Amino acid sequence: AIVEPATFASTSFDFIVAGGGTAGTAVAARLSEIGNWTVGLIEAGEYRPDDENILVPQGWNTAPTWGNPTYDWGFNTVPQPNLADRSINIVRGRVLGGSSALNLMGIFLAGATEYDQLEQLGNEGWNYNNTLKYFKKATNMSVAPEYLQIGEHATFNPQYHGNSGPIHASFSSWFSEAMPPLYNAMVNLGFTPVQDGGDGQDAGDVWSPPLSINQDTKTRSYSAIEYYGRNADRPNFHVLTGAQVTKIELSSTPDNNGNLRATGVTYVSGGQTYTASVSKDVVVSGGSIQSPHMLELSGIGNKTILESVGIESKIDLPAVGENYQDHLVNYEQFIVPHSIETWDVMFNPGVQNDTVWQEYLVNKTGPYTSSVNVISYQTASHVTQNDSLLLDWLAELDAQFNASNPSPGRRAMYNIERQRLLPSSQQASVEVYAAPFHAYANDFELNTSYIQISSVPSHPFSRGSIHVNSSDPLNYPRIDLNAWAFDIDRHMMTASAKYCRVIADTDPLKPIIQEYSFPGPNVTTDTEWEQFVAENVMTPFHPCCTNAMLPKDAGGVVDSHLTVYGTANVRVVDVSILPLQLGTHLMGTTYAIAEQAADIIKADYGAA
Ligand SMILES: Cc1cc2nc3c(=O)[nH]c(=O)nc-3n(C[C@H](O)[C@H](O)[C@H](O)COP(=O)(O)OP(=O)(O)OC[C@H]3O[C@@H](n4cnc5c(N)ncnc54)[C@H](O)[C@@H]3O)c2cc1C
Repeated sequence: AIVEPATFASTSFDFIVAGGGTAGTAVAARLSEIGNWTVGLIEAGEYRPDDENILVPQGWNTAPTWGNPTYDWGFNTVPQPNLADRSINIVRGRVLGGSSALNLMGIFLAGATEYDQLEQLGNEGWNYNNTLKYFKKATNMSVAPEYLQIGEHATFNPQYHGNSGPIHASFSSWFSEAMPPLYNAMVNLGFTPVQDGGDGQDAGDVWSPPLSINQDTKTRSYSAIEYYGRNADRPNFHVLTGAQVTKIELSSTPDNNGNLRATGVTYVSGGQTYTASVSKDVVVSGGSIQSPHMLELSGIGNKTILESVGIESKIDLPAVGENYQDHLVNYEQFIVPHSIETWDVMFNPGVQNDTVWQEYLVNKTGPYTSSVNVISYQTASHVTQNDSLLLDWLAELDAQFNASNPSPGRRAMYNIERQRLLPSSQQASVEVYAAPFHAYANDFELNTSYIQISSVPSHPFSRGSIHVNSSDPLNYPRIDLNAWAFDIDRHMMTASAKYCRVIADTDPLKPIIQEYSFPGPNVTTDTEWEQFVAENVMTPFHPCCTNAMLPKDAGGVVDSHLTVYGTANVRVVDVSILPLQLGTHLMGTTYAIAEQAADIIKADYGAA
């Protein structure tokens, strides 16, 4: 049940999970399956199970939640010199359920090799077979109505999806007529339409992805309602909302193994500070921005950085908050004939929006049931169409990388990422996805239909950092993406941006493109494209890797049981534990991590 802050503080917990997001709510719910374990979950935001702004898929008409402090932390990076000095906005869920409450709902895994590479980096048990097993445990995939299953649209192979997990998955119940021409243009460019893009294959396919949507209600299925809501009556599962964790309390002396023990968690609620005690583990699940921040506020991190802001260092672990990676996405916007209905109707106030909203309320059909429609992955060689240029870029990359004096751990990750770029590689280096609506609010005109084609270089080489900015725990950390520190990331972005224009110029899409809206037709040369991407790329909100799971001497923060080095019982469970960015959207993997973590913890305490 949801409890008051003082009641929570007076409870003796076996486990406290700090951060009730996508992973945190899931792992807490699984731990509470053990009836004699008392489990506490602390979330800064509120529980909003009936909130339409969260529940209604509504394309990407995400304005009600994004940028709204009721739902979104609203982080920004420090100005990025290579991105025209812009601060890049980072949307992050601040409600029970975290980012799963306001994301775009695509739910799938990356190619199988990406998960096997986690194991190759020294993380026993973290491979594709287990990730697929736990993804299936988390999900419950249902068949789309037959009228939606046109060709490979809205089809799947049950082998790769769960059928009884808590998170419902299915498909958009509405496709814009603008999407099939786009899909078929990509097929004409050499993409293979596949029954199920989540089949573990890597590059070369195009498909309509599953969404975390409940096909019966046409509403969002997400961590809070499925993992907490359904289990709210468990007497041993205590949830505190509206409370921000400010510190993990650590023993002052090490145990026999030289590790410090977490004894409790301090949090602030309603301006008051409380501490709750824990006998087994503290599980940190604040997401990739705030999990390293919580560790640093507790004295776990780079001693020099902590002391520079007046935080007492307890465990000198310089890898905390390093290795920060995120995708960058380039959006291109095109005008199509207004006779084609697109999500833009939802942005037209008055009759058009009222009509489609009524359609949703009464029939549960139309654009309000919809989210991302077309996703595809391609090799670097396909997107650049120029292998000798690719080899030049690789030579430049090697020189820059070697000059950066990399550690052996960093080099091991580099070698994995580098081989994806080779002309002979069959692995994905670029994602292209598309949606039927405008991409740039400033350029949007009423009563106009748009499509956007977006590209994402899937494995950035640059590494940023997220560190504590002050000893005040309520201050936001300093977030530096360090975008395009390696030129290859700029090259790949520019090449993939140019490739989106190639798609727009290919039949059968070409005849319905009425205008290159943004960028306009004046952007054609490499220099113009470089300037366009520097001035316009954003992130699709996939921050990761800031508490990497790796051997300690390879730059790890947690071991393969997700225990923070130097502690006996502090674990991290969220996407910050990935060492390498994945070529996918991260929600499916996040649920798999939470499910796998719960089984690891249960086994470690003999409760499996
Ligand atoms: C706008 C958006 C769109 C996206 N679209 C997709 C998509 O379509 N498909 C996909 O696969 N992925 C998508 N993603 C990515 C995916 O949602 C995230 O990678 C994933 O949900 C991250 O889960 P997490 O558990 O690591 O963090 P989160 O879900 O962000 O959870 C962290 C939680 O911790 C809480 N918290 C943090 N600090 C504290 C503290 N000190 N005290 C108490 N609570 C705290 C936060 O409020 C939050 O609830 C999107 C993300 C965003 C933001």
